Amino acid sequence: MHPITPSRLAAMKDKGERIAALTAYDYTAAQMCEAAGIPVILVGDTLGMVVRGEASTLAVTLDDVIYHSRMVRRGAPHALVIADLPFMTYRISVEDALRNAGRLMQTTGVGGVKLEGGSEITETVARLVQAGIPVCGHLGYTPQSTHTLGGARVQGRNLDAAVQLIGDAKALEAAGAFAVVLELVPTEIAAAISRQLDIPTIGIGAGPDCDGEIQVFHDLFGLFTDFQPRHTRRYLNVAEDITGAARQFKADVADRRFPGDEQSSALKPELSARLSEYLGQTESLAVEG
Ligand SMILES: Nc1nc(=O)c2c([nH]1)NC[C@@H]1CN(c3ccc(C(=O)N[C@@H](CCC(=O)O)C(=O)O)cc3)CN21
Ligand SMILES: CC(C)C(=O)C(=O)O
Repeated sequence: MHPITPSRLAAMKDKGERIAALTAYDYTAAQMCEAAGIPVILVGDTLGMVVRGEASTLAVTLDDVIYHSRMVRRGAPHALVIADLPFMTYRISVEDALRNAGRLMQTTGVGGVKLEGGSEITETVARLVQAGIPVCGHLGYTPQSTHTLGGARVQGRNLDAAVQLIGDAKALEAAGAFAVVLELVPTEIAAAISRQLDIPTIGIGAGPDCDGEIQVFHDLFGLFTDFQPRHTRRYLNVAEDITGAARQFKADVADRRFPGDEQSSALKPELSARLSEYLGQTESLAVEG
């Protein structure tokens, strides 16, 4: 059972099969995604925010993504696992991007990398693809540029910006990208891009007309509760459930309901009696001594 490939995603788009993608940052989360049949898993640099509690994705390093990608690949041997190239690991030079993406592919077993940006990085995208590294693009709100974009806001809200987005998407496709994430993009623009490209678009806050949809695992299942992006939907409230269960555990420990006999191992009655006798002697000696 070989893993899902980028060409498989293209075939899904051709057949009109929508692509559900989730982020995952560790082995058990990856296992759950795989068991659910999620075909695409992203080791996103959002791990800086939802796993570590940082204010942005910028502090995540290549070594961090490698560390998490290995866990995710182990938990999801069949999905197409894509890993984010972190902030500044592909912008200094094409050579630096090749070296970094090459190390990521070589040390983790992921099936591709994701880069944020449009026409300004298409040379890099083309060179990565030529080197055998499948590349997913990422347009619209690109969190690694949060400081220049002025925070998480919808992009492409005037005609120039809309035309630029469509041009960037086409340029990424021409450079050999196998898919493109559209984040915080108005529905009509995402729909036009999805129609005009042969490669699949994966939306997040980009309306219902993309070829697929990606969501952050911790948002979808109510694990991350610092803020709730408008583009997400809570399918579960896991943080609430776990907090309640932890409170119950604390009370059980306090009131001696945990651990019980099932979580413990006792001696055979005969040995137990002999031990009691021995302890009775040594403990009375200790008291007398
Ligand atoms: N947990 C998480 N989910 C994401 O989807 C995500 C991240 N983090 N970090 C990187 C970017 C940032 N993104 C965001 C962040 C916030 C909104 C958003 O809708 N914010 C609300 C305000 C939320 C609040 O402060 O309560 C808004 O209405 O603008 C959207 C996209 C998308 N990405
Ligand atoms: C929000 C998704 C698309 C992402 O880029 C990430 O998780 O880092």
